[in-house]
Amino acid sequence: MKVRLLSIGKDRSGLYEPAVQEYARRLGHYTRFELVELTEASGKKLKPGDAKASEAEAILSRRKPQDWVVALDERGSLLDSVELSRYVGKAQTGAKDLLFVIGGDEGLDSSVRDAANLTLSLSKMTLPHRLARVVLVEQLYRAFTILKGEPYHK
Ligand SMILES: C[S@@+](CC[C@H](N)C(=O)[O-])C[C@H]1O[C@@H](n2cnc3c(N)ncnc32)[C@H](O)[C@@H]1O
Repeated sequence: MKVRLLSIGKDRSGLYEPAVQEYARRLGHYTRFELVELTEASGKKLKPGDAKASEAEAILSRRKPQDWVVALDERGSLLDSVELSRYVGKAQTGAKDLLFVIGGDEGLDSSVRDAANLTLSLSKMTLPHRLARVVLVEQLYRAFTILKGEPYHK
């Protein structure tokens, strides 16, 4: 099974990236995990709607037939950690790959949400997308430890 995290924009802050890299390293013990950063179209002087549409095109072109697409959005479904681990486990037993998608400053285009198998909220609050990456990779790491019955999740 492969898990990919596709996100819009690079993290040059130095604040969140070390944590993302640490959880990515830990996730590597359980699954093939890949982080993919796509260039923000909003930096290309497009109108917000056009930028989101252009980002959506880049995102959806990366989708593979065996992927379950999970769009991260504050308006999505709220799962607890055990529920997320069950979703990951279902993908694993169904020989599916998981493609998680985090939007940029303007959020995700509705076409990405429409194409998603699941729209997942990490909270009802709006998070900076770089912080959303950290929360998601930690929860994915937690999900795999739950599936393995390891003591990390309490
Ligand atoms: C700064 S937010 C964009 C907010 C934008 N106003 C919107 O309506 O989506 C950037 C990205 O971070 C992710 N994100 C932020 N808060 C989130 C949350 N509470 N749950 C899930 N994803 C979130 C989403 O993928 C979002 O597209």
